[in-house]
Amino acid sequence: MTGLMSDILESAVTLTAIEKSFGAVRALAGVDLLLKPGECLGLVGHNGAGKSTLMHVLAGTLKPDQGRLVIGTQDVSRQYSASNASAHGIRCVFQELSLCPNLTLAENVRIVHRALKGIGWKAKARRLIGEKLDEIFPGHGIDVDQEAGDLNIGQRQMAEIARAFTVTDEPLRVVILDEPTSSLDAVTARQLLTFMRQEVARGTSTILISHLLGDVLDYCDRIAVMKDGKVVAEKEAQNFTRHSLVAAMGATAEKAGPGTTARRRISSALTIEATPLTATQTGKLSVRKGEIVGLAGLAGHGQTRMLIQIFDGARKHSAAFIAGDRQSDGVFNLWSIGENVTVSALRHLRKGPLIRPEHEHNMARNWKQRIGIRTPDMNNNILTLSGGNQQKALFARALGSKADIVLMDDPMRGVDIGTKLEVYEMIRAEAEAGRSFVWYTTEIDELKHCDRAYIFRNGAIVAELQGDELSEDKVLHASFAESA
Ligand SMILES: Nc1ncnc2c1ncn2[C@@H]1O[C@H](COP(=O)(O)OP(=O)(O)OP(=O)(O)O)[C@@H](O)[C@H]1O
Repeated sequence: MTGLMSDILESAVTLTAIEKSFGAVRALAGVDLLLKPGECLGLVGHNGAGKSTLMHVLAGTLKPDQGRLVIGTQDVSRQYSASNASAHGIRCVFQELSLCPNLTLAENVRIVHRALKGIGWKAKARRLIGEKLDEIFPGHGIDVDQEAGDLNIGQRQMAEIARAFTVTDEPLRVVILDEPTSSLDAVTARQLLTFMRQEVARGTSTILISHLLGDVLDYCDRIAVMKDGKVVAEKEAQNFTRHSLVAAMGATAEKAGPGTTARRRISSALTIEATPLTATQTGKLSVRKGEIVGLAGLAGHGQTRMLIQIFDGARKHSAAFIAGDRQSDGVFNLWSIGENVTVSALRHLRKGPLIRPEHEHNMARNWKQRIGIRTPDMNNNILTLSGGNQQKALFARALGSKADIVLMDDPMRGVDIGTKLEVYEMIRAEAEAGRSFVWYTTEIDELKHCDRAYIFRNGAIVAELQGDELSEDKVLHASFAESA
């Protein structure tokens, strides 16, 4: 028996020599990847490395230009589609969430389970999603009769994950989780990862794509690293370290080292003072000129509302907003990458009443280089970018504006480790130059880049922690405290 044959017999899925190009962009340049039954495979790589494209091929939503796809022992390369994938038990939760906003969660479940029909389908669908949410995310507080569009991004992510694990008549063989924890707080993320291990122990294979390398190292059995459309390293998770993973991804080790936590001198001038409008017993938020202030606590406890309140109350053009929920609040889908970057700076790019196109192009080109947006042409539509690269464009838009206050709503969703570290440095430099930042993050680790942080619970500010107190323990402790 050949090596390839024995691999196929032992695997849940085998992808061989997969190629895919989008015009001039070679997204997949001959990828070989094997997934075993009952294993969790970590898939990591820089923004634009090709991870999501490869997963779309496996999910049947993209047809590769070349290559072979075998599920179990069946070669499905010739005829494969999203419904074939589903019949083979392949499910996916992509970064750009796909629930229909005007349908309830139960109705969204019906879309993927055609077996739910006849009288009583709705009650079955409600039960199916409700029980799965309870199993994965105990205490989730999501009403399955709510329309998906009324949920916040973290709740939508939870619902979409739960839906991927529901079973009716089709088997459950492989679940692809593309950045599944990007909008979840630390507690909810841990619930998911723990459930994922239980599911793997029951024989389901999972693929976990994440830029949180600690999670990949701790929760995956094997890790494959992609770089520029290829798998460049693949081995048991225990044989990688954080350092060797980062090196395989192509980021330099120094770049990926811990961020600087040195304290800075901050002016005493107040830029913002605000009290959450919806809470009665609450602390007050203040931000000084040049200060980086974090908002933390469990997801959905009023942090985004606070940012919007500050934005609404700010003087025109004095505040810029970076949305984490880029699909709903961030990117202009019909516009080019360049237009998405320059839109907030247009009034500074004009001469008289007219915008000077060469200034606009220069600004877009500068930011492409500065923040490393991976595209052959900034005139391409924004949706041609990978998820992390779209997020970089939103950073460029806010940092390229002249706003004194930058409000960031969990802005690092899907951004790779090398870029994150560069952006942290940019934020720090801008703060030193006098800009103020208010930064909601679901990644507790990220708070170390803040001078102070406010902890939110039930819409109120329940604690304020100084830079040297911003440890996971203290933040979680304060997140569960009842009042200040
Ligand atoms: N529909 C498309 N049209 C044009 N180019 C595309 C399209 N989809 C993906 N690409 C390009 O293919 C490359 C790989 O993108 P992909 O989304 O697979 O990367 P990724 O590794 O998932 O990145 P991220 O970590 O940012 O999610 C990128 O250069 C991206 O711009």
